[in-house]
Amino acid sequence: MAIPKVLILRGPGTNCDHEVAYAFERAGAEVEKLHINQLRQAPQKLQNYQILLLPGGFSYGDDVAAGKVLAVQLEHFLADAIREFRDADKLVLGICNGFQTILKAGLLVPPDEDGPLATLARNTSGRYEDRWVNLDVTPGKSVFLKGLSTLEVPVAHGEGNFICRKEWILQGLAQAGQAVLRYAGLNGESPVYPQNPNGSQGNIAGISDATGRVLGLMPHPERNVLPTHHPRWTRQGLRKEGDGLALFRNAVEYFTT
Ligand SMILES: NC(=O)CC[C@H](N)C(=O)O
Repeated sequence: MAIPKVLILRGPGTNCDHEVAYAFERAGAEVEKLHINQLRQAPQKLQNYQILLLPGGFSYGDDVAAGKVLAVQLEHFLADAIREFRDADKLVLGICNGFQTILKAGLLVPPDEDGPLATLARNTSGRYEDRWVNLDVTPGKSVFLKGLSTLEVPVAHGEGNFICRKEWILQGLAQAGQAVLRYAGLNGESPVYPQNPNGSQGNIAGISDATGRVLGLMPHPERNVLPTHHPRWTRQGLRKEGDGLALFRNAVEYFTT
């Protein structure tokens, strides 16, 4: 199939759209950006793309809760278009504020009759966490994470604390292969703060939907795509590319190979 087209869906307060566009272009995709209001006016435009990307930032100033206002818009104005998009075997990626948005819109873990099964709350440190983290990857069915076992990428957020309504919900997600990204400690030990920067239950950094075609994660893979993005590249030596690029390339290859 031809080169996939990525739609970067912006809103007021989005601030990582240029970086993700760069990452996806480097991975070989074609990228376009639309503001949420443009898509609300013409929801059928979504079907022109193969990958929907919700980037990081502070959509609607993180009012109410981070990602919540944009999530409500997706649910109320674009639910049919997004359902059609997903049913057409396409991909959805939410990074940081985009993860907060797609989780709260029910695109990763659908709610049950008692409401949402999981959310992203304030970091237990009580502060914004801006640092590099190590991730353990369990790809399961995730298209984006195919072939990956670890990732070193930065986080930058105040509300990344993944919590499930009940303990068994996370066990269920893990059994279903949806607990795909976890913060890692050094040498295989379980992570402590700040290795787990936000207090997430089960050290969860990202989750997949049940199909493997929707991924949400708090860390920013687009901030580690070039060899020089790593803060210690002068000491450790230049690598071929940053760890995060593989995630974008996997998404492109889903349509090209
Ligand atoms: N980098 C981002 O996307 C920020 C995420 C979000 N606004 C938070 O602080 O939790």
